[in-house]
Amino acid sequence: MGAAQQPTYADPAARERALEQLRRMPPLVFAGECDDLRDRMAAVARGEAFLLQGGDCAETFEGVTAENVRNKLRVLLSMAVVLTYAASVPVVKVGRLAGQYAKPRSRDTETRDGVTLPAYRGDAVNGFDFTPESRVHDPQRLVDVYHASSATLNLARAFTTGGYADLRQMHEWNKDFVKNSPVGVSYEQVGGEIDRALAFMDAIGVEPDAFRSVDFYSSHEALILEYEHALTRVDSRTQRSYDVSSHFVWIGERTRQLDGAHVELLSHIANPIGVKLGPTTSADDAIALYEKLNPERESGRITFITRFGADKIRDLLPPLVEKVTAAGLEVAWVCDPMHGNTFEASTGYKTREFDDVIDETRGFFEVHRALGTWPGGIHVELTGDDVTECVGGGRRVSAEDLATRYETLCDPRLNREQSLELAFLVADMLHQR
Ligand SMILES: O=C[C@H](O)[C@H](O)COP(=O)(O)O
Ligand SMILES: C=C(OP(=O)(O)O)C(=O)O
Repeated sequence: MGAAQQPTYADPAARERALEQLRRMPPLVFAGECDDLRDRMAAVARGEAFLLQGGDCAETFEGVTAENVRNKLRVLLSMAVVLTYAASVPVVKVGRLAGQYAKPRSRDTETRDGVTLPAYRGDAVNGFDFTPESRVHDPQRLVDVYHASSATLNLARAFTTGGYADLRQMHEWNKDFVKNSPVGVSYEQVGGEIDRALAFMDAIGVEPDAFRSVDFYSSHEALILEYEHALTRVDSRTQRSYDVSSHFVWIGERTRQLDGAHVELLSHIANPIGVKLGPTTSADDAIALYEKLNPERESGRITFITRFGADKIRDLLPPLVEKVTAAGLEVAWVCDPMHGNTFEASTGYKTREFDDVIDETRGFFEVHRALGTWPGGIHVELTGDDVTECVGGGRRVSAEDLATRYETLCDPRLNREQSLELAFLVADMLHQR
């Protein structure tokens, strides 16, 4: 089988020029960092840590601004603090960030008012504007992805190690909205308790620098094979190949065919990798994917990200987990409560119901509790801004409200408040274990 969901370029010479530029670029991440994350994912698989993976559905070149990157980090850091503190579990923080520019689509084309054009496939491939020029697949965009990812990652590294992520700053991160929102009040309470804990540690002489920075990793769907391949390098320390476009990459539900090109490419890299598993996945499929992608059975290498939908998870997840576990395969089980719960609202917007997101997450915890396995994490499409893309949540965003601030170019994301609500609910689920 060939490669699904790939761009088609009219000019092979332009494509080759872009790939040649990419092959000469320095790595965006270092192989040793990928190894560190693999070790952390091994801890997740063993039930000793929890993964928080989140960010935009589709990053955009226009979105590479200090404010936008900071807002996304802020919400992820806030969620991580809530999870760590309320559930007393180490949280591995991974952004859908610095590379999430390509989207698989259900259809190749889009029709508006009788005009049909190629579908938008993410800024890595074409433009969102509905014009023939914008929708052309342009290989030079792959080089733009590299630069946009580099700028984003640089800023993310600066924010997470340069003082912004200092635990003592956690009140600052959300001070603009805590007073007006119920989840903000809960957040301030956690902040107060952490302040007291920090003051106590200061008093007994614990090294305060430990709270100044956090470990943060990047991830995206490895969709465009030529891009990922051009950024795959042999590590001089170990002689193993790493995809140096990101610390963690995943294979999507639409491209996880066992004999497909995505599985083949990712079977040759040493990064920790994820595979999205939708409702049609059989346990045999999952086991075969594991064997192909991790024949050496390296710890921390494979994360299965299930995205069944709230109405299916309680039926479909148990046989999968049971058989994979019985086969002796160690994986990190992660719940994506977004992609199985998308529908069109009465107002025409593609949306998700917050209660469905919570229900799928709850189902995930229930199944793992019943089987005695570890619910290893969540994978969420979210933004640090106060958008109105998913209905429900504490402020009860309605179908009519969606028009107020609907900014995603592809799938609907949780806004800042909904994301924090999710974090509190998940912390509670973890705590109950
Ligand atoms: O994010 C996931 C997919 O790219 C998205 O759900 C596809 O959406 P479509 O069905 O509108 O093409
Ligand atoms: C396309 C995505 O998900 P899935 O492959 O699970 O549909 C995604 O996470 O952006």
